[in-house]
Amino acid sequence: MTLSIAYLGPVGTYTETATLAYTQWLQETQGKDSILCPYPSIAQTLQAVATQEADFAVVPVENSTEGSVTITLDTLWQLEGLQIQKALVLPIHHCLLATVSSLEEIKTVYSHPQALAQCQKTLESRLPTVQLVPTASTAEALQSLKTEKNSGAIASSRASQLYNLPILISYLNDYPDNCTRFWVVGLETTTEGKYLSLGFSTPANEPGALVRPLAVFAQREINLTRIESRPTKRSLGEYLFFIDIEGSLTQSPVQAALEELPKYTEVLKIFGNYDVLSIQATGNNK
Ligand SMILES: O=C(O)C(=O)C[C@]1(C(=O)O)C=C[C@@H](O)C=C1
Repeated sequence: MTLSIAYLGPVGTYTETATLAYTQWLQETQGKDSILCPYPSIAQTLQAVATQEADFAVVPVENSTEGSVTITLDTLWQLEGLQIQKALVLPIHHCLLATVSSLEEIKTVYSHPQALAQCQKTLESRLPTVQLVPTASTAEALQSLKTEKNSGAIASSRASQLYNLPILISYLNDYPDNCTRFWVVGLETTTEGKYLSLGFSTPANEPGALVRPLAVFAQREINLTRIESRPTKRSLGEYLFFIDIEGSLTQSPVQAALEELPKYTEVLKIFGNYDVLSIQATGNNK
């Protein structure tokens, strides 16, 4: 059976690079074939899995420079039954693609808001007067860039090859170790792996409301690797908390912590137990 994998398209996005690495891993370790299915938004890729239109979705979660990809967290919370199967870490190396020959000719730069933010300082110093235009992905504007005068786009060197667009600046990110973590999401419950992700709301906005659920892990020496808050969208000042811990559902301290946690949470969602696959930055992966 060929697996279908939803990702943020069109071809040439960083998510596609991460997805290709995952399909290669699936082929090498499990002998499974897969096809890639591009979607216009992150929310739609996750919905495709929830409605069983696709077997898996690959979605960006967090960038080392810019932090969380909030639409991923919000959609994961809203949809039922989604489970993280694996995390992928991809080095992100942005380039400025343009058909013009000098920086002075560029008036507009297109890219995904995450990419624009990851290059903010460099853009301010090298292209201080350009208009920055957000797009749905780093590859969205590339087809029209060929005919549009005075424009550039921030995308990968792989995208430059795919769309046959010259690279005007080959290194644009503000920080050299810029990388993005992606999650592979499916419907199968995952109970093994080095990391466990979960989300919860608290029953009341009162002293200790967050400390109590966190103490459940601290008391058992379970390490927390990340915490993120998002608005519940019900009222101002009310939050959901997303946490990642180091631990597997097969370990008894983790099982005991998860048994105790509902005492201190309102809604609790376990998003899955998974390992991390680090993707090497090769010429094509950049
Ligand atoms: O637009 C793309 O190329 C994407 O794959 C999305 C995305 C993101 O949302 O974080 C992925 C990796 C980079 O951080 C920049 C953009």
